[in-house]
Amino acid sequence: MCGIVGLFLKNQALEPQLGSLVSGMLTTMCERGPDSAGFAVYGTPSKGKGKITIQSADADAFKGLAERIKKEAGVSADLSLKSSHAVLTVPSDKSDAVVTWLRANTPNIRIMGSGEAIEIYKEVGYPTDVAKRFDLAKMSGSHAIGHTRMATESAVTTLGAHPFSTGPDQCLVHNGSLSNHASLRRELRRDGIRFETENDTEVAAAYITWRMKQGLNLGDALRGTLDDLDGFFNFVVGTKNGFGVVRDPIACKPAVMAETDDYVAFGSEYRALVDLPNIDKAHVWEPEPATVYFWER
Ligand SMILES: NC(=O)CC[C@H](N)C(=O)O
Repeated sequence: MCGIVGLFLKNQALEPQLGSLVSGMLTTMCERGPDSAGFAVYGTPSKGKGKITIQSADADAFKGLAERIKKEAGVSADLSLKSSHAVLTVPSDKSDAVVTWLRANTPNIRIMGSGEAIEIYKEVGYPTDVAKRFDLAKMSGSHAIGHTRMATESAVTTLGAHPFSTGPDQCLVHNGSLSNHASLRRELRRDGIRFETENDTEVAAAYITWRMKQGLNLGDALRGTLDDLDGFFNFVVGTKNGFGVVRDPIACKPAVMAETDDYVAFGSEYRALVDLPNIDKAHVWEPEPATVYFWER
């Protein structure tokens, strides 16, 4: 199982409703993935600013953190707290330095993702509770991807929840399981890619990041998964201004898409899409096996 939802808005007027629409979609997919849940929301980037989403199980971990970053890393950071997560806003040219500083100096803090637009929240727990805990319904933005997890390949932990973010403003969610992730992980590690978990999906996310770093666009990177990843997969991927979908050639995991002039939506099942505006007039289809779909703004 596992449930995937995704919504990419073409009409900016719908942006204030993004979180409430995606929260409704995620709720329909609870029983497909009751172990844990997560979502990535792409908001409007602020010029010259980078965002780093961090998480800690220790309620005190974020106390005084912005002051420490200023004092020890020499970077001014704003911290906005949301339950077990926080978003640090820093000058975008200092974002990598702050991530490096966090990794070296704050062992009880995990980095969920970073970029100019992305915020990423994920936790163990029932998906409706996870969505409520992080106020998904109140968030706005241009696109969002959510996931409800029933684990197959690694432990049920915060870091094992989806989405996986392995590069700036990138994220990936997955329904399925990969059979060659261990060998591909070794290959990517040799190329300097770092992994946080033993999860198969993290390897797929890192593969996309690796291909895009080599200069491929999102569509071509997704096409690469069809040659280089073995196993079952529906992947939904977000980038700063893009949204992509690919299914493996056997396509045994369910998927449905809908498109109107206002949005493109993905659901593991049609019921995830039923409350979207004007869904009765949407073009609704099942994505083809071994076919890449992607949209960019
Ligand atoms: N049920 C699934 O689709 C699981 C996805 C992935 N293999 C994981 O364990 O996270």
